[in-house]
Amino acid sequence: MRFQTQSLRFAHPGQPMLEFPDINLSSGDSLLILGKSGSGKTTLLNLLSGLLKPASGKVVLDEVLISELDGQKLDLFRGQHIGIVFQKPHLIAALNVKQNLELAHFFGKKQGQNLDQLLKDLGIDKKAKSAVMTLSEGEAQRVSIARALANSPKLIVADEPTSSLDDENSEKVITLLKAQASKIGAALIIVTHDQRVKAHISQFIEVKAS
Ligand SMILES: Nc1ncnc2c1ncn2[C@@H]1O[C@H](COP(=O)(O)OP(=O)(O)OP(=O)(O)O)[C@@H](O)[C@H]1O
Repeated sequence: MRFQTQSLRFAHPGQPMLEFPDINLSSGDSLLILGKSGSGKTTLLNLLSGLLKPASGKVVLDEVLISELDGQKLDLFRGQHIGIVFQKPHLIAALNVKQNLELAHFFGKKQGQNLDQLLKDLGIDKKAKSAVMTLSEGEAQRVSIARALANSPKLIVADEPTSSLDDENSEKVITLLKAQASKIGAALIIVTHDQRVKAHISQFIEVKAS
């Protein structure tokens, strides 16, 4: 697996042009994206996962130019190969824990990981049939990680995944993310301000507003 970006630039409407350092990762690599508030870290994650199109530059995952995919092709590619963990879990309240993960399989049109094993690995197997509203914040974040991993993606991107968690849960979440990324041979990219996360991953890039 090879994930690369080249000379990415992007401007939000009416905002100055943001320019991003290049990324070059292989299977099992982990990378932090650091930078001040407003520097463009979330924007970069959105470019990496194809949620935004760059003004110029390229995003390439195993020879597929993500930055040039559109519509259904892009949705399917993302569903199959990119796992996204947001700051807040964004689970579907009408579905239980396991059904939330089954939805990822459905959208990825792919068999993916065994969900019972995945829930076990993340320590939430006892909650498989629970309504998501009854989960603690740490549990909900672990479910959102399980959802991101359900299709064994090649790339996992996480935006401040530990910012609302206490030390114990933060430790759990970062350890699980690293262990799971390594188990499925994915590259892991995390945007964070969190010192507790920085202690686990040494490779980083810094985003700076020009
Ligand atoms: N939809 C938008 N429309 C216009 N400007 C935007 C939009 N989204 C972000 N911006 C601006 O783009 C810049 C980069 O925002 P971004 O959210 O990527 O920064 P960030 O580094 O993730 O910040 P934080 O650490 O505070 O989350 C900021 O100046 C922000 O105000």
